[in-house]
Amino acid sequence: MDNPRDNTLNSDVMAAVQRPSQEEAEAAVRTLLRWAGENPDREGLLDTPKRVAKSYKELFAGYEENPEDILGTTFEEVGGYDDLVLVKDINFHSHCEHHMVPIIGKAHVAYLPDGEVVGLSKIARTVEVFARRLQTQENITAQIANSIQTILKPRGVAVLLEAEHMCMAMRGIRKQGSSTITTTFTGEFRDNVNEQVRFMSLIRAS
Ligand SMILES: Nc1nc2c(ncn2[C@@H]2O[C@H](COP(=O)(O)OP(=O)(O)OP(=O)(O)O)[C@@H](O)[C@H]2O)c(=O)[nH]1
Ligand SMILES: [Zn+2]
Repeated sequence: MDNPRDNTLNSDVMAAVQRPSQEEAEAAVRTLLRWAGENPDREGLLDTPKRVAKSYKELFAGYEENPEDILGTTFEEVGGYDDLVLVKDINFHSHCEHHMVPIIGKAHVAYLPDGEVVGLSKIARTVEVFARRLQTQENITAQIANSIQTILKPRGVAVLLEAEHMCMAMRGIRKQGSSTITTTFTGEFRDNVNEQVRFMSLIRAS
C-alpha cells in the first residue's frame, strides 16, 4: 500500500488534486456535449451539466472514503468461529481509467478470521470504496484484498472479480458478453492451494 501508484491512500491522492469549482465542472460538460455534436443550449440539455456534475459526486464517491474507517470496527464474539467467511455475488459498478466508461461485475470476497471478524456489510462497502473510482480491474481486486489484509489482519484473504468492460462492448473491439476474471490471494489463501480450491468451489456452488 506504500506504492505511490496505489490509490488506496486516497488522502495522498486527493492532496495532489486541486478540485475544480462547480462552474468549471459544468463548463467542461458543456464542452463535451459540443464535442459529441450536441447543442448545450437546447432546452433538454440546459440542466445536464449540473446533473452530470452531481452524478460524478456519486459515481466517484470512493475518493472521499477510506477503507480504514469501514474495516476499523470489528468484533470477537462469534462462538470461536475461525473458518472461512465468504461474501459472494457483490454487484459493483466501476469506471475504467482508460475510457471512463462502466465496468459492471460481481465481486466475491473471503477471509480466514484470526480472532476478529468484521460486519458483513463492511466487506461490500470496501468493494464500493474502490469500485467508485477510476480503475483497472486488476487494481480494484488487489486493493480490496490488500486493504482487508492490512486493516483486519486475518489469516488470509481471497478476492475474485468477474466483470464486463463497456469499453470493449460499446466501442473499440465491440465484443459484448465477454467476462474478465481477476484474483488476489493473500496469507493462507496464497500459500495453500486447497484453500483456493475451496474458495473457488464455494463461489461456483449455487
Ligand atoms: N488490463 C486492463 N486493461 C483494461 C481495463 N479496462 C480497459 N482496459 C484496456 O485498456 C486498453 C487501452 O488500450 P489503448 O490502446 O491505450 O487504447 P484504445 O486505442 O482505446 O484501445 P482499444 O480498446 O483496443 O480500442 C484496452 O486494451 C482496454 O481493453 C482493465 O481493467 N484492465
Ligand atoms: Zn476502458
